[in-house]
Amino acid sequence: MTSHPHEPRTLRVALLGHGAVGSEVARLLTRDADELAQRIGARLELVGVAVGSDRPDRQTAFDPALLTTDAAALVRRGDLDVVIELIGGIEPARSLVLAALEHGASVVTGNKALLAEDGSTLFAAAEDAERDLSYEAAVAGAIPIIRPLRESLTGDHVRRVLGIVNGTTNFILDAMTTTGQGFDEALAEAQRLGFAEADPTADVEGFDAAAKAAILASLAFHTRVTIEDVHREGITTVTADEIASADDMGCVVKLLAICDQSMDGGAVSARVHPVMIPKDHPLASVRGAYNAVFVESESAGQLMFYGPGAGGAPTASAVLGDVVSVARNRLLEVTAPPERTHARRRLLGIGDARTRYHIALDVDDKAGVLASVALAFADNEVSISAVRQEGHGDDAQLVVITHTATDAALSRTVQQLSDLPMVREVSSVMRVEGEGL
Ligand SMILES: NC(=O)C1=CN([C@@H]2O[C@H](COP(=O)(O)OP(=O)(O)OC[C@H]3O[C@@H](n4cnc5c(N)ncnc54)[C@H](OP(=O)(O)O)[C@@H]3O)[C@@H](O)[C@H]2O)C=CC1
Ligand SMILES: N[C@@H](CC=O)C(=O)O
Repeated sequence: MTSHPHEPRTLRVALLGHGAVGSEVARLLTRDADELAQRIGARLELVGVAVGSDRPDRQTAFDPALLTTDAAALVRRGDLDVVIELIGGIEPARSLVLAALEHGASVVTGNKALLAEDGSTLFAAAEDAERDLSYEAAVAGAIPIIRPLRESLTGDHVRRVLGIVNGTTNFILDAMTTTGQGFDEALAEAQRLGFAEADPTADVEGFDAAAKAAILASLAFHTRVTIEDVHREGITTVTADEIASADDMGCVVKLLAICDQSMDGGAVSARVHPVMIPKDHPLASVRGAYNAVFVESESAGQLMFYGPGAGGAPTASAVLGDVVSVARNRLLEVTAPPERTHARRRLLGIGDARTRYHIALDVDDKAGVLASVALAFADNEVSISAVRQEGHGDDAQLVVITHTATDAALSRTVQQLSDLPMVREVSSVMRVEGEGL
């Protein structure tokens, strides 16, 4: 810490990354310097901003002399109080965060990919260094969801966390549904608006949502879930025809993250894949790059968190909230309670253990299948990704794609479907191999 008894206190801040989020954080740190100083009780002095490339046309809200392409040297200065990591990805972000902690700074990051891959190492390093590592921006942009799970609900028993946690894919699916825009065009727009990751494959193939699911499941169930533990499918296989067919059946397609724990508090499951949702379900009305997360816990019951899930300004709000909080802790010379690696719980229905099934039905009326969609959606162990028609005329069949981790859940779904009055017969149940719907 850099303060002296008779001088106004100053905390030194370094920013790593000046992209969609970093540039907005820098702008707000500069514009709101006086107000932030009042709220914190110390001024935040931006002492360096690391970027990947020298760009002569870069617009900055601060003295451009603060720019550097040597992030490693910046985090090793030894006099930093707070480092804000907004580069993204695994390396060099991981080495920079570890070096910042080792050299005495608290860290604020929005890097879900890194936390979901190697959170244990980072949290252990923060605990060893007696510094904060805060990451509200890592899940669902502006929505406060990390702190509620980490603090407010920590005395309760969370059973399920479920929702839309990727703004880019929600933006794309929404545009394809409501305006008939093509996938590529909608993705380009999401990139232009600063929603997408540097490599948008992370968004559209579900890696970003899977990283967020791993973080949410770790916090909700007091265990350590990594991205490898999360069953993942993206939206690249969702076709315009499937969206139209979902629409015909009164549904929309959403990419959901679903994390749950068995009733005995043992097994944990986390998965990300497209799900058909009836239009009257609250998640169906989450539009554009908005996110929504439902939390179900034993005593609190159902909670819903909703708001902008991506973009420079909304994410900067979450980052600055963390900056104020860790800065206050620096002044008090305390840290938030450490996030230790908890005992690993049994993980259920993860990775290859969660399987997709293709259930073909001979039906009299497509609408009857809607009931099963609603039923399956309410079931903790099964969800329906798509219902589509295959074949034409007398040969036409309805095909339901479900995801399930257990044979019992699959049998239950098949039974539910065959019990529907409009279903003449369940003609086949096949396991689906490989990626895609
Ligand atoms: N965008 C969003 O809506 C959200 C993003 N996040 C997370 O926030 C983080 C930042 O995202 P975003 O701002 O969108 O990313 P961008 O790709 O827009 O910005 C990344 C920044 O990092 C800089 N950078 C790249 N490599 C290095 C390096 N080796 N050393 C120093 N700087 C480097 C880039 O430099 P240069 O400018 O030279 O290219 C750029 O300024 C990511 O972890 C992301 O997942 C979290 C929530 C929402
Ligand atoms: N690319 C991410 C950004 C926020 O986390 C998204 O689209 O949600």
